Amino acid sequence: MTVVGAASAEAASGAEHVTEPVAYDAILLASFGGPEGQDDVIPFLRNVTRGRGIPEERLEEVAHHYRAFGGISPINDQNRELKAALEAELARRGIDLPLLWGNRNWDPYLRDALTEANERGFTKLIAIGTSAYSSYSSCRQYREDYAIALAETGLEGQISIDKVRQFFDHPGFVEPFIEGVTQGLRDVAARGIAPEKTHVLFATHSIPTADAEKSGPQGNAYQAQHLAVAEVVMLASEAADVPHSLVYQSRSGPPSMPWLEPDINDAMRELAASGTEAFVIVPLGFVSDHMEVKWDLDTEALETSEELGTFAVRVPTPGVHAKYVTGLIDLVMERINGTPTEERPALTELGPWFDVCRPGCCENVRLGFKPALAGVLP
Ligand SMILES: CC1=C(CCC(=O)O)c2cc3nc(cc4[nH]c(cc5[nH]c(cc1n2)c(C)c5CCC(=O)O)c(CCC(=O)O)c4C)C(CCC(=O)O)=C3C
Ligand SMILES: [Fe+2]
Repeated sequence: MTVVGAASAEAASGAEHVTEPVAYDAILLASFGGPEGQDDVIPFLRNVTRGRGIPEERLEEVAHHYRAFGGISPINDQNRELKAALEAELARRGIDLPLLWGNRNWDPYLRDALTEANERGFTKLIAIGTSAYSSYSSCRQYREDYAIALAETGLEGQISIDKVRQFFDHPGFVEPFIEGVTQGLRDVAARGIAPEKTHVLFATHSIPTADAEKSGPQGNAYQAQHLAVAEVVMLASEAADVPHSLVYQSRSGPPSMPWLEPDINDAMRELAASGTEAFVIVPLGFVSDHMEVKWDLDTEALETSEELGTFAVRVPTPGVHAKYVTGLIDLVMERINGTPTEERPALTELGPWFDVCRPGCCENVRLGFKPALAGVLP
C-alpha cells in the first residue's frame, strides 16, 4: 500500500486508525472561502460550481443570498477569528507551531498558503479542515484540493500535507452543541411548551444520495455519523423524552438528481401539522455561522416557523467556543504524539476516525477519480 503524505498509515502493526508520530512544522487551516464584496460573488460561485452541473437558477438564487449580505460571506471573518483563537491557544500551551490559512474556493487560496509555507521553509503540514464529517464535499474534496494546490505551486515532493481525523464525534466539536441544545430546550420550556410538543431538528447540508452512499470507507458514513452524534447530544442534554430527527438543507443539484431528504422546511410543516409547537434547530453539520446557517436556517427556516405559528430557537455553531478551539489543537497534538486509539477522545462508537483515509473513501462517482492527499492509494 502506498500512503501519500508524511504519516505512515498502517504503521508496522496494521492498526487501522492511528499513524506514527510526525514532527509537523506548521498547521494549515483549510476552509471553503467566500466572497468579500459584490464583485466577488459571481467569480466565487463559478469557482465552487465548475463542472458540477448546478442549474443556472440555483446560482442566481445563491448569488441573491450573498447580495443580501453586501456580497460578503461571513465565513472569512469567522476563519480570521478562529485563526486568532487557535494561535492564542497554541501560545497558551507553549506550542511553537505556526498556523497558515488557505481556502479551497477564494482568496486567500490554499496555493497562497503553500507558497508561504515554502518561503518559510516548512515541509510537513498538518491540515485542519473546517468540516467535521465524512463525504466527498466535506472530506475528500479538501484532500483533492490539497493535491491540486501542491501541483499548482510546483511543490509536490517538497511539502507533505496530512490532515487531522474527521472530528464529528470529538468532544470539542460536540460539547458546544450539547450546551446549545440544553439552553434551547430551557428557552422552549420557559414558554410553557411541553417536551412532547417540542422537536429537536438536527440540520446538516444535503448532498447527492450517490455521494452519501460512497461516504466513508464502507459507505453511508455521512448519515451514520450525524445520527450517532445527534443521539449523544440528546442523551447529554437530558432530553430523551423530546422527539428529534435529522433533516437536510441547502440542496443545490438539478431536480432530477436525488439528494438527501427531508428538507428542514418540509419537515417543519409536517411536524407542525401533527401538533409540534416548538423547534430547537441544531446546525449539527456546520462549524460556524456561515451563509448556509445565516440564510437557510436563520432566514428561511425561521420564516417557515413564523408562518406555521410555531416557536423556534437556533442553537449556536461551535465557532470559537473555547472547547472547540482546544479540541482542534488536541487533534493536532494527538498526531504529533502518535496517541494510541484507546487514548483518543471520541463520543460515538464510530470513532475515533481514521488519520489516513481508506482506499476509495468518499469517492465521487459522478466526477470520477482524482488524486487526493492524506489517504491510502487503492
Ligand atoms: C457537505 C457540504 C458542506 C459542509 C462541509 C463543509 O463545511 O465543507 C458545505 C459547506 C459549504 N458550502 C458553501 C457554499 C456553497 N456550496 C455550494 C455547493 C455545494 N455544497 C455541497 C456540500 C457541502 N457544502 C454540495 C454537494 C454542493 C453542490 C456542488 C458540489 O457538488 O460541489 C455552493 C454553490 C451554490 C449552491 O449550489 O448552493 C456554494 C456557494 C460554504 C460557504 C458558505 C459561506 O460563504 O459562508 C460552505 C462552508
Ligand atoms: Fe456547500
